[in-house]
Amino acid sequence: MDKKIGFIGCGNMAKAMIEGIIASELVSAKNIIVSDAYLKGLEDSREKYGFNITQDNKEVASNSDVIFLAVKPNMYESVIKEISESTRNDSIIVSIAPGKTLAKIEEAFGKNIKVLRTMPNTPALVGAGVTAICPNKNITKDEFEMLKSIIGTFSLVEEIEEKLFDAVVSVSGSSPAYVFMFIEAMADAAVMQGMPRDKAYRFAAQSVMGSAKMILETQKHPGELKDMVCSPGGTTIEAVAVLEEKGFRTSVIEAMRACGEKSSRM
Ligand SMILES: NC(=O)C1=CN([C@@H]2O[C@H](COP(=O)(O)OP(=O)(O)OC[C@H]3O[C@@H](n4cnc5c(N)ncnc54)[C@H](O)[C@@H]3O)[C@@H](O)[C@H]2O)C=CC1
Ligand SMILES: O=C(O)[C@@H]1CCC=N1
Repeated sequence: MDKKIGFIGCGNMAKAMIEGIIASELVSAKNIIVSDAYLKGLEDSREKYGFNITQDNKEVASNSDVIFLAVKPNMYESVIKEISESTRNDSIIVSIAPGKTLAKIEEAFGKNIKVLRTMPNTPALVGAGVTAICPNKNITKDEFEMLKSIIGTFSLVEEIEEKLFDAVVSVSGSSPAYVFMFIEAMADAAVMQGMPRDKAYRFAAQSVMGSAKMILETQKHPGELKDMVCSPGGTTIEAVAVLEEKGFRTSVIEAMRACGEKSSRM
């Protein structure tokens, strides 16, 4: 594809997405331009990925067909103000921030603009992310397909209604953090039982990945898959009983409700 892709902000999420885009060869590094306030990090990333860099966000805006806003949510307003005039009417803004609705972004630009609201996650770094997307009314069918192909280089792409975005933040945008905590806790427990740390991470992570794959590939209910592991009078049901007693499910549900509520306030 000969589209020019721009990223404003070159942090964790931008690098995860760029990695997938470049690896897929859908867009070459020479057609990607990235800006960041922190020069050393930007130069290190150019070294690694070979894309163009600038410290001028307006340069990214005026030279890109698709512009990813990859700064923290609290920077959105000031960055949009900064680039609004330099952004062409036919360019597409891709938002990746929680809480920033299509209406808020359109209003911040103060002009008729094409916007795609998305919520990606960091597993994009290994090509295994999932990204929710929702276009505003100015994006054409062809543009929507083009955007899906770009985002598809680093993740599954799921179109959803905008009102579900806070739920998406809690179930996929933020959820890798809780999964990492779960893996870390399982590894700690294995270490406590004598297993070397590196092996413990491998066993825990592979088990989480395999279990996730079983859900996606068998499409069986998670409860049925759990029951397949729990032998009568066996070891697993002992662990399950302790998790229930300690409020494992309630903790997850309450954590995700806090996450979604925070997203709605941002
Ligand atoms: N990290 C994650 O797991 C996910 C993050 N997001 C969203 O992605 C966005 C970026 O998050 P991260 O990559 O995690 O943050 P980050 O802090 O790693 O990256 C932000 C980058 O923006 C740069 N920056 C700050 N002010 C700037 C300015 N005025 N102009 C240009 N660059 C500037 C910073 O130097 C930094 O490199 C946020 O809106 C976040 O909510 C969305 C989904 C997942
Ligand atoms: O913690 C955050 O605000 C961002 C949004 C989703 C994941 N990280």
